[in-house]
Amino acid sequence: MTAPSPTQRPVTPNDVARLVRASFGPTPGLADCGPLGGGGFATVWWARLDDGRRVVLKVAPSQDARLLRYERGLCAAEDHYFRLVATRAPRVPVPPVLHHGVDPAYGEWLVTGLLPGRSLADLAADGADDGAARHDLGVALAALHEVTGDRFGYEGDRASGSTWPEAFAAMVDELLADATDWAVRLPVPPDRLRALVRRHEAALDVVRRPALLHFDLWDGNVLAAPAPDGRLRLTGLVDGERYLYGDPLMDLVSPVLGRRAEDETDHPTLRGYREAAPFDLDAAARRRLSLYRLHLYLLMTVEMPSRGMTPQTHPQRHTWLATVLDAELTALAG
Ligand SMILES: Nc1ncnc2c1ncn2[C@@H]1O[C@H](COP(=O)(O)OP(=O)(O)OP(=O)(O)O)[C@@H](O)[C@H]1O
Repeated sequence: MTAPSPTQRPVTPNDVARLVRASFGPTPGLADCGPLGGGGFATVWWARLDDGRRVVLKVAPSQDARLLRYERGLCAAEDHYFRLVATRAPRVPVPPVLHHGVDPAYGEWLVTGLLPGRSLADLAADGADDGAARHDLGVALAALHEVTGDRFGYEGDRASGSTWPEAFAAMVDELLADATDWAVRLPVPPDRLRALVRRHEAALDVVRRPALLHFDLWDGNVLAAPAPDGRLRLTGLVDGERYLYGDPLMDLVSPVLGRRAEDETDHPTLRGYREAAPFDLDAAARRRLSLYRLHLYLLMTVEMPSRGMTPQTHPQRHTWLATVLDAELTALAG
C-alpha cells in the first residue's frame, strides 16, 4: 500500500460520525462507513446514514497543509462546480451536494450523494469493455463546455485573465513559482518555459470564450456501471475541485492521459465529443494541445513534494514525467 499524501488527513469512524452530525444535526445518524480509495489529495469516505441514504464525505487537507497556489479553496470550488453543473448542464451526472461544512477549528468538508458505479481506472483492471461509457464521457464534456464563465482561468484570487493567453501564462507562472518554493528541479529553465508560452500566444488567442473545464477527468474520476443491456455506461463525473474556464481542448488531455488526443481520433471519448461538438484539429489546435500537456506534466512534476513523492520514492513517475515533458518541449520548439 502506498503511503497517504500529506494532504490526506487521518480520519476515523468517530470523525465521520461527528462530521455527519455537524452536517445534518442529530438525525439521521451514521449507520456504517469506510474509506474510498482511488484519490490522492483529500480524504474520502463512503457513509450509510440510518435513514438509508448513502453519501460520500470528502475532508479537505488541514488548514496548515502546504499546497500549490492554485489549490487554494478547493472544497468551496468543488461545491460550486457540482451545483453549477446540476443547474446549467443537468444531463451530466455529478454528485448532488448535501452539505459544505466549514469549522474554524477543524477545517472544511463536503458531503455529496454516493453515485452508482466504479471508476474507469478500477474497471480497467477487470478488462471490461468500457467503450460506450467513454463515448458518453465525450458527449458529457461537450455539454459541460457549453457553460461559459465571465473570465478565463481560476476563480477567486488565483491565476486568471481577461484573455486566454493572459490566464494561461499566469497559470504557468504560478506553477513555476510553486516549483521554486518546493525546490523542484525542472528539466528546463523557467525562462525557457515562459518564452515558449509567449511564442505560442497567437494559437492561444484563437480561444475567445471561457468554457467551463473540469480539467481532471482522468480514469479515476469517471464512474460507470452496466446498463440493462449489459454495456458499461457513464454514471458520474466526480472530483470537480480543479475546475477553471478556458479552451475546451484543455479538457481532452486528462481523458487520454499519457497519449495525444490528436493521434487518438478514433478514441470513443473523442468520437463522442466531436459528434456533439465538432472542431478542427488545425495547426493552432495541435499547438494548444501540446501546451496543455506541457502544463499538466509540469503540474504533476511540481505537485510531487506536496504529495510526499520524491524522485527517489517514485523513480518511474519522475522519469516518465521528464520524458513526456521533454517530448512536448521538442514539439513546441519546432
Ligand atoms: N460522489 C461519489 N460517488 C461515488 N464515488 C465517489 C464519489 N466521490 C468520490 N468517489 C470515489 O472516490 C475516489 C476519490 O475521490 P476524489 O477523486 O474526489 O478524491 P481526491 O483525493 O480529490 O482525488 P484526486 O487525487 O484525483 O484529486 C474517486 O476516484 C471515486 O472513485
